[in-house]
Amino acid sequence: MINIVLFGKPGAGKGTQAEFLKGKYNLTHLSTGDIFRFNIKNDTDLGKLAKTFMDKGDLVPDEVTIQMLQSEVDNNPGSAGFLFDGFPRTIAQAEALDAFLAAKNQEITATVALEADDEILVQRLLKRGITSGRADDQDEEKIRNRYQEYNEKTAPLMEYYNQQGKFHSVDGIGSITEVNERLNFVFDNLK
Ligand SMILES: Nc1ncnc2c1ncn2[C@@H]1O[C@H](COP(=O)(O)OP(=O)(O)O)[C@@H](O)[C@H]1O
Repeated sequence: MINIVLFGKPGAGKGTQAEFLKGKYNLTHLSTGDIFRFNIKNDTDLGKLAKTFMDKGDLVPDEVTIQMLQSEVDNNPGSAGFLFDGFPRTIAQAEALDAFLAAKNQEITATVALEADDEILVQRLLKRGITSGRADDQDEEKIRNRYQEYNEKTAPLMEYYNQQGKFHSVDGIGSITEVNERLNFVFDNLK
């Protein structure tokens, strides 16, 4: 069983690459952003709460996010492994995930980051905003706030996983196929 954290800044291409990786490596793809958006669409209590944070480009509070993620994992008992996309995004989330997996005699196998420059990504997100309908992709100020959240709260996770000897990164700039080949290479060489 392998459990992978797909890591990267907003717009780095995690969702796009996850679509290829989940099939090739038989992983259950859990995207916290997608799960929140599903809840918003269905107007659930969780969706209403998450929306107040997401619309501003702020992170949803840890307590809410961790609980949601854990129930998604529990809802997939037959899974051959998970591909976590957009989670963890804080040290508290990473610690909760490690503890939660350890209680199931499992662990994170590796964290794989898609690297790209902020300026390229901001432009990508603004372009995505034209077609995606995502409120958080349409306003440059909200986008910049997401990068600030990333730099303050999420970037320290690189060191967290590095200390565990689990951090890998690939260049996220290039065609979808090129980036996919780089990721496959890392996945194929995991012990
Ligand atoms: N692990 C998380 N912790 C807190 N908030 C989250 C988490 N995952 C997603 N969110 C919320 O959902 C928003 C969209 O996330 P996501 O779909 O991963 O898009 P992106 O990577 O482009 O920002 C985030 O800006 C945040 O508000």
